[in-house]
Amino acid sequence: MNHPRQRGGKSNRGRPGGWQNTQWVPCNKKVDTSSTSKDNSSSTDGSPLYVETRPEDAGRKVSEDSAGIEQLSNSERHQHTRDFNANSVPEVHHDDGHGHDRFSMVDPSATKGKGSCSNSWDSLKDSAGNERPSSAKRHQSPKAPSSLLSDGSSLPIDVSSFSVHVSEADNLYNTGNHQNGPDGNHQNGPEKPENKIPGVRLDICKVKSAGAVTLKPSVYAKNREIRKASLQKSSEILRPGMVLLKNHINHAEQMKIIKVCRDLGLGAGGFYKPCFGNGGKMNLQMMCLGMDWDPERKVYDYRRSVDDAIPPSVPDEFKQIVKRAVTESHALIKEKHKKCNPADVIPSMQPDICIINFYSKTGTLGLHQDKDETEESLDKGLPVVSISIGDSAEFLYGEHGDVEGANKVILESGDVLIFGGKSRHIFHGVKSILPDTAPKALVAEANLRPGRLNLTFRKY
Ligand SMILES: O=C(O)CCC(=O)C(=O)O
Ligand SMILES: [Fe+2]
Repeated sequence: MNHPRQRGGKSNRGRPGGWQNTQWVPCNKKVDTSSTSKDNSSSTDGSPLYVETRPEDAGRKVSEDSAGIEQLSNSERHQHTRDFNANSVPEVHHDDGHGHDRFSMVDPSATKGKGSCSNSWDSLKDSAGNERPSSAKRHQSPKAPSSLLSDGSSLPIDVSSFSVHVSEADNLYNTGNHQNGPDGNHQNGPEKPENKIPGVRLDICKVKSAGAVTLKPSVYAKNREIRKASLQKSSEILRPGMVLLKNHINHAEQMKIIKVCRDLGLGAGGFYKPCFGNGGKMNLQMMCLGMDWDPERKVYDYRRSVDDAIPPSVPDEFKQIVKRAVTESHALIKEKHKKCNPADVIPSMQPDICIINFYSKTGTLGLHQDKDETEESLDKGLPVVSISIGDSAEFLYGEHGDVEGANKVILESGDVLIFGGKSRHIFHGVKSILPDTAPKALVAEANLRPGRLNLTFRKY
């Protein structure tokens, strides 16, 4: 890979159409923030889903609809396994062994030797029986832009105290000279006008239009809802290395997270609809912090290949929330398994990357594994910490990539799911978004669009 987050670039590339019953949504391989093929120009409530931030086009509405922004037949995330049609037998495709692919099969050896705590659960099984590829095969160092990351640690955009500093220049245009070739590969060459990305980003909050009357919950109802959520705080060990913290993020924190994600999502490196190398679109909008995860190449990089934007850094406040969540998971593990060292079950982790997904009401994400972080991170079982905000999701997880055999849990607004250690390579995905399930107070106060915001923090 040419970058940090290698998602096993070989596993799917060159195999479009290789999966049966797969229909691909054509994708032009450029940042697709608009889904302009649809002629609906607003969401069901009439507000534009995207804001046009390119100065000369200010105010232009960009079309989208509930199916449109998340339209996908079978994304690459789905193609390995995973068809959420319960009547069909899901296909399971093995990685070629070199893959570091979030969507490839369980790599059982990754879970070996983790932790000293024995317990009654089964660890992930060696379903594929493959040897893990050597580090050299799996990783090449990403090239950080030297001007910005001279010491390899500082990140280009400082987001502190939840105030977001998005570059004034807001590089809505592709300023680099990367171009996508017809096969989706990147080619160097002079910038061409058609390579410029549209200055359009998904706004996860609805823009209030003048004169619009919206029904808001009373202060009393709002406070009651917030209080109820705080009283419903609980935690559960779902399997070894996998902990669910219910209602862990309070209303005020969720508001802040929405604000930060909204602001970042509208700026350079903001939300876009990703495509895979084979032309399939993912059924969500995505942006990355710290480093970019490129679904086409299945790798992490310091720049986004679609538009050369530099991902904003992970805000410190987000890191603090992650730290607190891991600490709470340790307390829970200690309480349930007194003889365990909790850090053996879920190692502590300081995140330096984050993938932010926004699912519309029809958004989904096929079963996959997160396997594109460094070998060191994966081998240590450093956890993925996932925060859910907005509408609830039917979240599937299991040892194997089959939907029928997967477990289901509902992730609600404010929940934090942690999977590391023996569960680091768990298959997981979002089966559906449950409409109108977001807390009323949150929707009213943030003007949050219908759908679900998800942040997954990792250590690269
Ligand atoms: O939305 C979620 O809950 C899961 C997201 C995820 O698995 C990913 O981005 O890799
Ligand atoms: Fe994932």
